[in-house]
Amino acid sequence: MITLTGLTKRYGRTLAVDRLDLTVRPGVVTGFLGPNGAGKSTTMRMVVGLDRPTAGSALVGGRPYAALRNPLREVGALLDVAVAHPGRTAAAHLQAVAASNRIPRRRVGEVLDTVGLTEVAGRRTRGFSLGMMQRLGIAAALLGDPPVLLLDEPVNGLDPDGVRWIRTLVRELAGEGRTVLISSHLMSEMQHTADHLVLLGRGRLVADAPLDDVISSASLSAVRVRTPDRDRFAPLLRAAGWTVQPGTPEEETDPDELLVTGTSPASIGELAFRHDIRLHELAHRSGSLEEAYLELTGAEVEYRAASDEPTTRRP
Ligand SMILES: Nc1ncnc2c1ncn2[C@@H]1O[C@H](COP(=O)(O)OP(=O)(O)OP(=O)(O)O)[C@@H](O)[C@H]1O
Repeated sequence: MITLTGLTKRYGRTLAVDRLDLTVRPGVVTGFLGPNGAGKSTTMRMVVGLDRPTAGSALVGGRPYAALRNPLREVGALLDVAVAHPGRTAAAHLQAVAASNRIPRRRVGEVLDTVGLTEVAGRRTRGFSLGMMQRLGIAAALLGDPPVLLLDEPVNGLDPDGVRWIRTLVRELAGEGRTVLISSHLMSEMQHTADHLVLLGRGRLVADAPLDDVISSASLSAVRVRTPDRDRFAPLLRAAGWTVQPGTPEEETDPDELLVTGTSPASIGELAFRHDIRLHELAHRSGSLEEAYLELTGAEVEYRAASDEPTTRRP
């Protein structure tokens, strides 16, 4: 369990994390989402003692990181990919981490196996791909068999197989009763991975709820309409008091498509019938996590763009 109470981090004039109250529970995968610069990495770094809170506290299993006797056995973290010395082999890197944390050597073989790196254990990490480095980082996080895991953007740069692998792994780890906090920008991926979501915006908590609740709480459902009479139909739909948009981004190429919110397929069908509009498709479309996320954090993203603050951070 991770418990954050009034957790705050200020870097000069930037309030990176703003009075965060949060409990991350065991047995479920908690997705940690938020726009660039929302404060996800800073929060994770404070949990593992890499950053000191300006105010408030971050506890792992009820204690601050600095008070943990065997930190790696209490919490494992993947925060930075390139931590292994390029001249060391994967096995040597893990052996060094194990030795300095009084973790038995046999764990090295076990975690290499878990992350699928056994065959390349004797290779220097210099030649490792990003995906292999991610796996090695996760192996290091798992070395102490910790009940709490923090993974910052673990699917970054991974191919679809790697993404699927991470998804399966974190679900297994949570299934074993561990606390798993995983940050990502890939909403669609989180929709398949997380049970619970924590959304941050400008360092503040925007949502802390089960995945299904987050999706259904935002007013997302829409009706997809395909009609060759789009230009005639769109004003009629608007005149009826409904919101009309072009199709969803991936479908924008379809010039016949409209997305209508605030009504039902039946009402749209009736309206079309009354005005001699030809319909080629009329379908209810439930919301996605991506849309819920944008709706909940939209204001935060717009604020950043309007204020022209840099959205990049330390290298
Ligand atoms: N070491 C630092 N010094 C100064 N400012 C920092 C530092 N680390 C983070 N920040 C700032 O704190 C804010 C939160 O950054 P953080 O990296 O925690 O966000 P994030 O949600 O992890 O973003 P991303 O998704 O881009 O990784 C940003 O405004 C960032 O510029």
